[in-house]
Amino acid sequence: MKTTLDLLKMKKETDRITMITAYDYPAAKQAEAAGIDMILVGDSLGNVVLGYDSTVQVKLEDMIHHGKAVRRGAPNTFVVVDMPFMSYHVSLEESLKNAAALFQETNAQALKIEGGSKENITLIKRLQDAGIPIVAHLGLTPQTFNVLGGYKVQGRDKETAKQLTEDAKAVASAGAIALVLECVPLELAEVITNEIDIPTIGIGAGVHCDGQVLVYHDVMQYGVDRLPKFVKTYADFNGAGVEAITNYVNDVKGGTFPSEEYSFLLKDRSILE
Ligand SMILES: Nc1nc(=O)c2c([nH]1)NC[C@@H]1CN(c3ccc(C(=O)N[C@@H](CCC(=O)O)C(=O)O)cc3)CN21
Ligand SMILES: CC(C)C(=O)C(=O)O
Ligand SMILES: [Mg+2]
Repeated sequence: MKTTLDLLKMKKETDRITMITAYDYPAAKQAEAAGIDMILVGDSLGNVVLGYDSTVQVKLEDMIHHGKAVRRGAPNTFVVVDMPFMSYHVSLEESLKNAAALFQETNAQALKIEGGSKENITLIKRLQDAGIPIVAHLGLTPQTFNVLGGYKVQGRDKETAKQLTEDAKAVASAGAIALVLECVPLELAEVITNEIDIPTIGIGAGVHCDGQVLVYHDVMQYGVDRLPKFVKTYADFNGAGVEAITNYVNDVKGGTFPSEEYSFLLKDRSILE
């Protein structure tokens, strides 16, 4: 399993960090078998697994439930779990309590929080002190899409680019172990990557980040129908799944499944007489 120190070393040596989301046991097993560096139990769980239209509906108990399944599937991979919407905004006490529950129950290596507010900086320090490593997440922060006005690229003008760079420095100084940069122009992501000592992990943030993360269901084309521009797909689970189920349905309707091969036969038929 990678450690926080390994991740820092990878940044220094430009050995790119690989991360994919997973929300359940089988996907976690696949990611570990593929030798991925890090798994993110993202709150995108809400969109891609639970069918919500945003991450805002995801609860702490959902993250715990799915985080535990991922841990069981990938016992030897660095696992990061998202703190869900409003689980770290009510008060410092409440945030610490929720972080402790999520970290202990899932046995993760780190938790992730969105945004670079003063409160988040304090929280990162407190959790780091307590022994909970934090991955920060800046740029497009989906939990605040209602405030941002949608899923838009962030840091396109001088002021927002400067703010983003300052926030990145602030979370790094506070002790964040890595920084996810989402939907940021690649030139800005490059500047930020060069200006901080912790690894940047990009999603829609270009090739100059120290690592990349994508959503499992986007990579696999699994259940999702509209993909953001930054997604490259590597499989077609939608097509494969529909084809497989169609063939199964046809076999059942046609009486060709289950054939004897898939059935249990009595050794002695006469017992039925
Ligand atoms: N399936 C999935 N993949 C994700 O990457 C993802 C989720 N769900 N849910 C939570 C957030 C939301 N994300 C999103 C969703 C949409 C865009 C999007 O449509 N972006 C536009 C860019 C618009 C602009 O130019 O400002 C695009 O065309 O890609 C981006 C990130 C990323 N996260
Ligand atoms: C898109 C990634 C970075 C994320 O936070 C998630 O999947 O929830
Ligand atoms: Mg997330």
